This record gives sequence, structure tokens and C-alpha cells, in this order.
Amino acid sequence: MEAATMAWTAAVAGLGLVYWFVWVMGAAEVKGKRGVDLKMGSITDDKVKDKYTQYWSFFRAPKETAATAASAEKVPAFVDTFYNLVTDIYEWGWGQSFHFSPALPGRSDRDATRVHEERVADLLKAKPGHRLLDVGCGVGGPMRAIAAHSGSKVVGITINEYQVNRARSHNRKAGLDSQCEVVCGNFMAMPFDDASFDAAYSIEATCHAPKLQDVYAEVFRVLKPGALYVSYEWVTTALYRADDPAHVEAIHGIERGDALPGLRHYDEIASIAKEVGFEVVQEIDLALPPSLPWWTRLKMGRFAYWRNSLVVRVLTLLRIAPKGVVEVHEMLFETAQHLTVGGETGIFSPMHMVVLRKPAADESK
Ligand SMILES: C=C(CC[C@@H](C)[C@H]1CC[C@H]2C3=CC[C@H]4[C@H](C)[C@@H](O)CC[C@]4(C)[C@H]3CC[C@]12C)C(C)C
Ligand SMILES: C[S@@+](CC[C@H](N)C(=O)[O-])C[C@H]1O[C@@H](n2cnc3c(N)ncnc32)[C@H](O)[C@@H]1O
Repeated sequence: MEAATMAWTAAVAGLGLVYWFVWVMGAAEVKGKRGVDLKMGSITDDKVKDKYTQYWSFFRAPKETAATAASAEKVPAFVDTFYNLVTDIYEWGWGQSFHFSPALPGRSDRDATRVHEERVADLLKAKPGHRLLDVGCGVGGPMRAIAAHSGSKVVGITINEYQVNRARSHNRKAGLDSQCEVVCGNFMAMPFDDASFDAAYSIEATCHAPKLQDVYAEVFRVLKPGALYVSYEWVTTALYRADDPAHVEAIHGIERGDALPGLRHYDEIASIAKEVGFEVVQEIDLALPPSLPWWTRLKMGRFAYWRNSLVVRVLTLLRIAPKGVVEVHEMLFETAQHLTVGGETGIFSPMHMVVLRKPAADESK
């Protein structure tokens, strides 16, 4: 073969490889978001790096951050920035449900996710005619599963406008837009009438609130008397030791990579719920045996992370993805290691479940 032919063949093969890697392989874990579609929410490309730097300096020292009222007030705005930065990467590498689930023997991650979501609908005894509230709804993966499973209407609230648009578009595509509605707002001051929901749930979302009382009190206000609320909380467990540097490092790593103003200890949750008026119907850590580990999905994804990291670098070089995406991706990679340590040591759970009930009108007098 002539040298020129060889060079052409190599160039075409190289381009084909890049195409396959970025456009095909880069289509990630769940069909939908592709590597080439990675945006940083509503942040313009030239601001991504700055926004990431601001985010990082705010959440670097989470406990101190939450300590002052002035800092606590800023948390929702930084959480909004966080979701502008990570929403597309989450959808690309994880899917439309932004939470963990216990692994199920012989079943796919997608099945395990759906089962974990449908459990909420069943606990709430959700049925057609009910209006449910999804507190911190993300791009609506759980909302669609719960609406489809129960026949209820679901209203979701998220602080992030970009997620509102993504969720509405997914709802339309799934043919569930008549059952699912999405609102942009702060779950610590919700734009809903008192006693206007038949039930509510939050999946791995209220951990972003500096004070859990603020969000629980809002949920209490908008629920009808007698209504149920189910929440999957991120907590440190009874195994966590504040005097063990390895534990502290893992928990701080989780906080700074996940926009958390300070993780709560599991034993705070029920007392906060009672403080705002709820009755505690059930409290259980769904991560404990016999459940299979929720973190295996994170651990198994090593090849995918490596591939994703390469895709993100290539896309940034080609100026298809904005500068700063590489740093955000690295931050997620790092937090994935801390989450895995948290799971393996048992010092952290992302699914400490509480089932709460707003007392019926005659009980609260
Ligand atoms: C509840 C929250 C989010 C929980 C999870 C959905 C996300 C926590 C960490 C995320 C990820 C970590 C590594 C990423 C990887 C480097 C990338 O290539 C593909 C996406 C990841 C797997 C990403 C996916 C979502 C998480 C698992 C918090 C924020 C309260
Ligand atoms: C990890 S995601 C979980 C999303 C969804 N529950 C799911 O499982 O797919 C956390 C969600 O909480 C929302 N959130 C965080 N703080 C909020 C606030 N103050 N008000 C409203 N939503 C908030 C985020 O915007 C995001 O949608």
C-alpha cells in the first residue's frame, strides 16, 4: 500500500474511532443524553469555570458553611449552581433518577431504581384521584415511575430551572404530562396552598436543606390532615465516629461533592419530624441487610468513568463541551470514591427512610 493511502486509511479509522467513542459509546448508561449534548444547565459556556470555582469554595468547608445564618441563606443558590453543573452529567452517566437503590439479585439497575421508587407510591397508598408532592424532583425519573405505577397526579418542585425544562420534556415524551407537573421553587418556602396535597415524598433531596425543620414544616403545611409523607434521607449512621479521621474525610468528601451543607446523624431525623408536628409511622435504614449494597453500581462503573473522563476531555478539546466540564467530572469521580467508602464502611446511608403522618384534624387539637 502506498504511504498516502495508508495515511488516509489511518485518518479515516481515527475519525471513525473518535465518532464511535464520543457519539456512540458516549451515549452512556441509559439511552437519552449523549456526550455531545452535555451542557452546564443554564450557565453560559464562558461562565462554567467561574461558577464551578465559586461552588467549590463555598462547599469546601461544609460544616462551617452551615454554621452561620448568612451562609445558610446562600445554600439554595449554590445548590442551584451545582445542579446546573451536574444535571447533564448525571443524566448521561446515571439516568433520569438521581438517587441510589439497593441492588436486586439478577435484576438490572433500572429495575432496582424503579422498585425503590414504587415502594414510595405503595407506602403512600397512592391511587388515581390523589395529588402527590415530589419534594426536590430532579428531572422527574421518580415522578414518572410513581405516576405510572399509582395513577396519581404528581407535582414536583425543584430549585433548578434547567431541571424543570428537562423534566417537562421527559414528561411529554413519556406521555405523562397530563399527570405530572413541575414547578421551579424553594422547598423551604413552597408556592402551594395549605392542605392541598393527599401525600408527599422526597427522594435524596432534603439533605440539601441547611435546616431539615424548614423543609419538613413546609411539607407539613401543604399536606391535608391525615396525609402521609415518605422521605429517603442521606445520613451518617450509628457506625460513624467523629474522632476517626478516615470517617471525617469520607463524610466531608461526600458533602463537598454533593452540595450538602452538613450531613445529619440518623437519630436527628425522627425528632425533627416530631418537632414540626408529624407522627412517625415507620423509620428504617433501607441500606441495611438483607438489602444488597447500593454502592456496587458506583464501584462497577470504573471502566465507564475512565471512558467518560476521556470523552469529556475530547469534547472539551474539540470545544463541543464548555471549559470546566472536566473539573466538574473530576469532582464527581472523587465524590463517587467517598460515597463508596461511606457505603462499604457502613458509616453513611442515602436511604434512611421515614414514613410520617400529619395528624388528622381532630387529633391535632
Ligand atoms: C442524591 C444525590 C445524587 C446521588 C447520585 C445520583 C449521584 C452521586 C454521585 C454521582 C456520580 C458520580 C460519578 C459520576 C461519573 C464520574 C460520571 O462519569 C458519570 C456520572 C457519575 C456516575 C455520577 C452520577 C450521579 C451520582 C451517582 C446528591 C447530590 C444529594
Ligand atoms: C439528588 S436530586 C434528587 C432528585 C429526585 N428526587 C430523584 O431522585 O431523581 C436533589 C433534588 O433536590 C432539589 N433541591 C435541592 N435543594 C432544593 C431547594 N431548596 N428547593 C427545591 N428543590 C431543591 C434539587 O434541585 C434536585 O432536584
